[in-house]
Amino acid sequence: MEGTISRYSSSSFFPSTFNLSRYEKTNFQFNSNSTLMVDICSLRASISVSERDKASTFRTSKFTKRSNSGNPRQKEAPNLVKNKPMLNSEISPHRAVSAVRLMRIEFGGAFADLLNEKGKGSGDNEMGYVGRTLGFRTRKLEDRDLRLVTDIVGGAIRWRRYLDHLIVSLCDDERTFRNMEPLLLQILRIGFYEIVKLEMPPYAVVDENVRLAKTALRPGAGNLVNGILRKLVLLKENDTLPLPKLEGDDRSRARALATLHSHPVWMVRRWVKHLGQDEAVKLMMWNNSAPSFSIRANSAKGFTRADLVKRLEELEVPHELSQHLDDFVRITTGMQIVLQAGLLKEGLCLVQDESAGMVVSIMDPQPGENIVDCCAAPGGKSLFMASRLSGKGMVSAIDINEGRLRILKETAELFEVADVITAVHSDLRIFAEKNTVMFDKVLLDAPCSGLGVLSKRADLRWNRRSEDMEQLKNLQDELLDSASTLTKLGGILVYSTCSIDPEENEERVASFLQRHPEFRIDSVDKYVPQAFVTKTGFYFSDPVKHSLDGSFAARLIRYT
Ligand SMILES: C[S@@+](CC[C@H](N)C(=O)[O-])C[C@H]1O[C@@H](n2cnc3c(N)ncnc32)[C@H](O)[C@@H]1O
Repeated sequence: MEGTISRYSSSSFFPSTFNLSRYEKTNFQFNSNSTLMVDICSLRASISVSERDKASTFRTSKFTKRSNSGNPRQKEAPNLVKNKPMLNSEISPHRAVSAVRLMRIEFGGAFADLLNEKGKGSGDNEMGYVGRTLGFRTRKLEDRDLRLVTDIVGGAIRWRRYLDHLIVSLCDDERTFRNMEPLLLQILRIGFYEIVKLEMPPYAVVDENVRLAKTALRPGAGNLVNGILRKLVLLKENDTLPLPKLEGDDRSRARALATLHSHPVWMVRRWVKHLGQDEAVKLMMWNNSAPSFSIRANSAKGFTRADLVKRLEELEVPHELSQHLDDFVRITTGMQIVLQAGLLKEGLCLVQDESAGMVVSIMDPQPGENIVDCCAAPGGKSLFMASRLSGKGMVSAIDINEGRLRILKETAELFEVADVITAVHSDLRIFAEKNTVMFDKVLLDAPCSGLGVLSKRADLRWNRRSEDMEQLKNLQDELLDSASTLTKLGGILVYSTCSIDPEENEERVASFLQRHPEFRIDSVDKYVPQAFVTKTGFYFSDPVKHSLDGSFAARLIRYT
């Protein structure tokens, strides 16, 4: 089955699953305490060329222009040996790499999750970026450096608003901040984060970041970093950091909360309205905390949770059995070890949040059923559903994004469920218009804001705008209408998101039921623990309450 391709400039897509075999193949890695690399695989291709090009031009186009009064090459030339930047053993590698990654994320559009790479040939790739951006290489990253990079990059992104508030407060005037070279700002963010949030020895942090700014930019940049960081150290020691007070009208309070907890003001206002201030603060604290991960044992390959537990014990990775799902295990540290052991590469298990696993429980796939996953890529839920079919039945996995769908197909092979998955490249709306087959069960895991997965997607909060919500709601309505036409009489339609926003969740379902009286709600209480069932019979995982990603699902039955 092949669908028609139609370009739709929609949407984000933040599934709570990803296939690490792909990451390993492409040399992406992540650490136990990293930010989540949800869905990074499919994005690899899209950044690899354009973002690399941009990264390589940072140095010339962005900040060296100022530092070399016209000719950036003049600064690079002395450091180049046969076109290879010279090794600088005095700069700490984790700071140099963190600064470059932060530049790539902010200007290259690369995701923080994607950037936790060691690169081909033990770090050459990463050093390529460093060399092109800073004009020198550092020694190769060791595992400890890599962990620090992950902490610093994730933290500097999460805490950006908070850090920038402090930086601007300590600059002589706002213009200094506004006109700051991008690399200089990243170096300051790193220094501020290390001192304020990681509580590293402050004078070492000052010295190291000053050296980085002097070497990568110019002596004056080093002096500026020195002056500002030293002011910060004093204020921190005296416990007098210039932070905003929670006072004034709603707008001022929202702005203060947004700075103190480092989120966009529009999100704070939205959450204070929906949840109240205390819950909104708890949510932001959750979003700023280090995420934990769940791993699903791939029973389709005969690998059980008991087998997974045995391997984790051998690897000495601390873990807990999921309280909610038979195939799942939770780990807070040690993901790097799991990766290095090759469990994901071999298709024995995959990283999948339990909140996503429970959406599959609500689908309740049974052998012999004809199921369609309307927005399927990169395939976490399709793969899990397929593994429940015992080789009988079919999951038709539709997605508009060809690259993501390719990953789904490859993973289905690796996970030995390809015989019960058919990948369909299509816009769901076009597929539904042409389709003549009715399905027993239909899953619409809709493109959404991803507001439930901000703890794992460090950069997402800064990339979302309040205007996106309107567009997403319209798309969700259209996709729901299309999905409904695929559902046979007596069949099941499950609508799910990884959002915690009622406008993308309950309100979309209410609006759908008004347009489609042929459907009614079928409570999820038979499929998931009571703690996740809302008064209306929907599924909701609350990040703060359940310590999982936020997600929502409604199970609807077609009865006429
Ligand atoms: C939340 S993600 C799906 C995650 C997936 N269910 C999983 O568990 O891995 C949403 C997906 O919707 C796809 N999508 C967006 N608009 C679409 C459309 N009009 N038709 C089909 N797929 C679409 C995106 O490409 C993205 O892969």
